[in-house]
Amino acid sequence: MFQIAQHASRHSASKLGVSSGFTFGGHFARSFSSSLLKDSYDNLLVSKHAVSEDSDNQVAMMQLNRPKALNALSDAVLDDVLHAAHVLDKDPTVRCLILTGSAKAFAAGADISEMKTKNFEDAYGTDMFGHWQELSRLQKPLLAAVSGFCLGGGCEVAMMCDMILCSKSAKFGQPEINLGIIAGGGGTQRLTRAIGKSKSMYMHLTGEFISAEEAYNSGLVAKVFPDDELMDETLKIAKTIASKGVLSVQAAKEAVNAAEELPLQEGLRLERRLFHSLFATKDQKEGMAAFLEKRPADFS
Ligand SMILES: C/C=C/C(=O)SCCNC(=O)CCNC(=O)[C@H](O)C(C)(C)COP(=O)(O)OP(=O)(O)OC[C@H]1O[C@@H](n2cnc3c(N)ncnc32)[C@H](O)[C@@H]1OP(=O)(O)O
Repeated sequence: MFQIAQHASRHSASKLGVSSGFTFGGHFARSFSSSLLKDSYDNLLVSKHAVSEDSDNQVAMMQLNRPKALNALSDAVLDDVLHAAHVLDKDPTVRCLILTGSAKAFAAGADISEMKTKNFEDAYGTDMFGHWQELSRLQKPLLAAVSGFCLGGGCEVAMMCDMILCSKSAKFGQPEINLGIIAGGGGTQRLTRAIGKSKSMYMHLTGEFISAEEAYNSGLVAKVFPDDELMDETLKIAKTIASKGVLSVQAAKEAVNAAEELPLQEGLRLERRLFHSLFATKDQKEGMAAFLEKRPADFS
């Protein structure tokens, strides 16, 4: 299931260099636009998958690859994820991104060995983990494919994605309370919006995990698949999204994500303005013509 390289298209063979001079140490508003994918990352496997035989459009897959520590999210892991995500988000051939882990763990949280010796000055003074939020600000859709443990910062990173798909073995939790801390990557806010106050409070205060089934019933995940089907099904969903109009996908993502932040009237206004703006696109003409001519749409 997790032999992702097997799915890789002809595109993944192209080796791309990385521009020099970049460091990724934890600050907002860095420019990644001129950067290219690295040939390889220490903690991440990146592959690209053609949407169809006759299309140049691709889905990009990022697989966390720190198996000895159950993909614990060290600074180096996050630097790799954010670097690759920013580059892929700017790549015009990439239409949808997937973030996944291993069969045993999506990610078991922030790296406890790195945090252990930090003091208040280190944490507050550097706005520790503030830069993780960049993952929630990509323009293209980002799907989390979760198997096994999805805990603490792992659960928070999954919730930064636009939707979570998981296998039956997935376990979600915010166990930071067991370490004498609380969630710091968005868990108290995003989990509460996703599953409601009472269940979120239960998870944050007891540190107990919930199963894939509970996560699905609570609205945290969009779909649950048998373990050996998760990656194929996730790719199918990503390819479906990748075959839609790029601007309408971007607008839908922006509008839905705004629902978590805006008061209703402002959200409705934003949705309407985005809806209006799509009437300036070729894809609106093509989509409606294709419907009326009873043929599949060919989005640009
Ligand atoms: C803002 C965000 C804050 C946070 O995220 S705080 C962290 C929240 N997460 C947690 O508290 C979960 C910590 N991990 C665990 O509780 C357990 O692991 C599991 C239940 C996930 C799995 O248990 P088992 O199957 O028995 O595996 P194992 O032997 O505990 O782990 C294998 C190796 O992985 C390392 N590891 C696991 N999670 C982390 C982590 N979060 N940070 C650093 N290392 C981790 C272990 O230490 C060990 O390593 P070795 O083989 O060298 O002993």
